[in-house]
Amino acid sequence: MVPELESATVRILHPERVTGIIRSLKEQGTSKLQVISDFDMTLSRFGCNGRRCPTSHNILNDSRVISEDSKRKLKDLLHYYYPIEIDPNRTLEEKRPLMVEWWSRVHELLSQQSIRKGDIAQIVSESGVMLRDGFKELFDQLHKYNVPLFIFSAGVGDVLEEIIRQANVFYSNINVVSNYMDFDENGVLTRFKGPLIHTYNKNNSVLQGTEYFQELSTRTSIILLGDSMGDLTMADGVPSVENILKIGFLNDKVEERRGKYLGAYDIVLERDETLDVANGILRYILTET
Ligand SMILES: Nc1ccn([C@@H]2O[C@H](COP(=O)(O)O)[C@@H](O)[C@H]2O)c(=O)n1
Ligand SMILES: [Mg+2]
Repeated sequence: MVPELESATVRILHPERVTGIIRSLKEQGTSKLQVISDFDMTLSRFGCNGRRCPTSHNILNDSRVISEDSKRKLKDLLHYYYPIEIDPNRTLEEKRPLMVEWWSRVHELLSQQSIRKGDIAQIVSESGVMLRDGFKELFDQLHKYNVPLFIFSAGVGDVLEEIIRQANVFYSNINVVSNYMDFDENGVLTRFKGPLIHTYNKNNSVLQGTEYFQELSTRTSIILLGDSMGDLTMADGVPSVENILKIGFLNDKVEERRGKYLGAYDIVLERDETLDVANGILRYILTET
């Protein structure tokens, strides 16, 4: 049905269940389908030529517009909070206030750096960020068949939009909910707009009042793509979900986190820098047979 599911990077706990969901997604048809995806480390790559690829936050933090002192502070925050974010032995309840603390401190520091709206395109083009292999096919297929792609990210919206724009795939079927910058009348960053989105509140609580709710509520077949346990709730705002296929990228601390990911995601992709599996499933669902 989907040859890409035979790849060595793919792990599935309940193969029959997965086959059943994919069949149902095809039966329900294109008009019922939407893709809900995380951005950083899901649509973007985790590894870039043997190093970590930057997240949308890292792109700003490491850029020439940030002072050396602030760069050091931002790195210290990353080294303190990132291990907490991915720790499989801490509960989400424990992690949430710490994530709010991390995001708030970073946004505060960034807001003191006089970042200009007009600098973002160059900051992105100099960053070395890469979308996953196969991104063009994914974005093109969804656009061609009018399937909405909802990107729900705890990263920086202005930066991730620019990444997609520079990759020439920012099509009209894409909606983004993320942390957006607020610029003053001279185009200088003053603060981040609310509500603050972090890894573990990607759910209804931050979607209330967005156009997304209205627009996509009739799309009851969902393919969800994420790389964090926090991404599993991204579809909670869709009423009466009929079929949902959850695909999780397990990028880091693979052995430690495998058990939790296999229990939560229908398909787990281990150290897989491609969108081949998602593309294979979409090809099967979208093409007439
Ligand atoms: N200061 C920060 C805060 C978070 N991150 C990473 O960003 C990712 C969140 O964005 P999603 O598109 O994945 O929702 C997540 O991987 C955090 O580790 C960061 O790099 N710097
Ligand atoms: Mg992510």
